[in-house]
Amino acid sequence: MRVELLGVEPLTKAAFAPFGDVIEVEGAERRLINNGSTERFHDLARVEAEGTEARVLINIFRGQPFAAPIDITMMERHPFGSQAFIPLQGRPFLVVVAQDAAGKPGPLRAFLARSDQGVNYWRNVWHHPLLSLEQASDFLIVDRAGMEDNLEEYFFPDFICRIDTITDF
Ligand SMILES: NC(=O)N[C@@H](O)C(=O)O
Ligand code: NI
Repeated sequence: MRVELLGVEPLTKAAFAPFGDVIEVEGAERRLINNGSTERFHDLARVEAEGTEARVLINIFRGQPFAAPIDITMMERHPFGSQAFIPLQGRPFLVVVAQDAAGKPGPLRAFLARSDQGVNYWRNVWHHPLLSLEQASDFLIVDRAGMEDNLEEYFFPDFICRIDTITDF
């Protein structure tokens, strides 16, 4: 089995732009509401919910922690909806994504999401299932429900991508 090393980049809107939204206060449009008592950071992510009887779903995922070295052996995507992950306990997490290459994941990219960042994968964007770090962590998930099966998985046939180190940028 071939092992390809995968480096980890800091999560920024610009770097993540081909894959979805970075949910963070930094750089957001800020509106003062509620008679000035509340700041609204406006329109942070594009939520997509397509298909029959489609609706937006909110879940909480409690992810068990991963520690380096982390072997990425598969990727998945959701053809009918976006999927957002917002950390509820202020811990960083790993995000692994890829653009599509003729129906399979292209080259992988890994990002370290800070504790004050969430991500929203757009519909049909290849990503790895939740990769919590340090300890079991809860995430608010904004997902899609509907009649169609919304999960497509791809298991690498003859290689793995290994994340050897997760540096804190
Ligand atoms: N299967 C499921 O609901 N979770 C994955 O989609 C994931 O991205 O973690
Ligand atoms: Ni997913």
